[in-house]
Amino acid sequence: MEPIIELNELTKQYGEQTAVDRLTLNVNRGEIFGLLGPNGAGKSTTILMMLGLAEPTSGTVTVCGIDSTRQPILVKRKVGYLPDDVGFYEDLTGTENLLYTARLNGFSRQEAISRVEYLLDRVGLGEAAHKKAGAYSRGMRQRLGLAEVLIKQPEVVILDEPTLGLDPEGVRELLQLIRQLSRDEGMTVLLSSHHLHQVQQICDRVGLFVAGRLLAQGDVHSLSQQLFQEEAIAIEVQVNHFPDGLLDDLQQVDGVSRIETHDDGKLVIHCSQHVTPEISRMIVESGTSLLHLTQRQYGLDEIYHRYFEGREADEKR
Ligand SMILES: Nc1ncnc2c1ncn2[C@@H]1O[C@H](COP(=O)(O)OP(=O)(O)OP(=O)(O)O)[C@@H](O)[C@H]1O
Repeated sequence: MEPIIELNELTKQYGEQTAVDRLTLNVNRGEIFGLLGPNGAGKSTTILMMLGLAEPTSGTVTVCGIDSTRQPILVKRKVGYLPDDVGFYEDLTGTENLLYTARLNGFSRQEAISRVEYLLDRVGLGEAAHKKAGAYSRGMRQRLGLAEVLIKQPEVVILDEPTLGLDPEGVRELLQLIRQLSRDEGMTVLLSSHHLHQVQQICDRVGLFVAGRLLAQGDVHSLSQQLFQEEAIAIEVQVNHFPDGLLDDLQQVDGVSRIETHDDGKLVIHCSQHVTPEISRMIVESGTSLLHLTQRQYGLDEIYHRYFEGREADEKR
């Protein structure tokens, strides 16, 4: 795999405050990477450093092999950036706005016209192309923003909270569009979000970002392993009664880390690996009836809850 964004010990301090703390991260060519974290985690600051718009206090950042800090103009040619609030000329139509950008990017009038028409169609704004941008809904503005970013055929697209303010249907459509565009055009996408469910839908990999630090990165499965380690899996069991010694025996099974017991005969067995067959055999052989058994693996939901919601709740106290 070829890394296209490389961050090495990247740090940004604002006075006493460390907004980004020794961040080391690679994003590979063609992948969709989600930077996930609550407000203030340092996502925007990281993005600004990737674009060469903020200078790191220490560490390095390269995009497409170019040092963003030293050669911000070169980086901007390769990278398309959609900020969380895109500005357009409100009195100009969608087409006119994009034509303007295309001309700025050096396209001839004829090239600009055909590229703009293609892109507006691609993002589903074909019919609204001649409406003024000021009359666009939030979702339409985001689509127009995406089309604008794509004009210069960037190798990397960076989207800061692209779904902010969209309704659920708008979110779903925009995410599908991003995925489709990335797949069709072979684009690398880095998007930031504090909405776990959204990121989960389209990202190949996710980095969990809290208070300027990267807690973990990977696909959902590897994240849950990294963060839960000993307790990646929970087996819920309902038995009719607890025979003597059963709990001790279960506790001895390789991979079981902790068992919760409930008065109604329910057990929650936390384990690091799949031990369901062994657990069920042991219960049956102990002489009690196994009434119910479910196994679940922690997903990003639990990760999110444990690392973000818990933290936000703590901060509110
Ligand atoms: N220009 C600045 N001057 C001083 N502090 C800043 C500046 N920009 C960001 N910060 C601080 O750095 C921290 C990280 O902010 P950042 O905007 O990168 O977080 P974020 O994860 O993008 O959050 P959000 O989702 O709210 O945009 C915050 O505590 C913020 O207050």
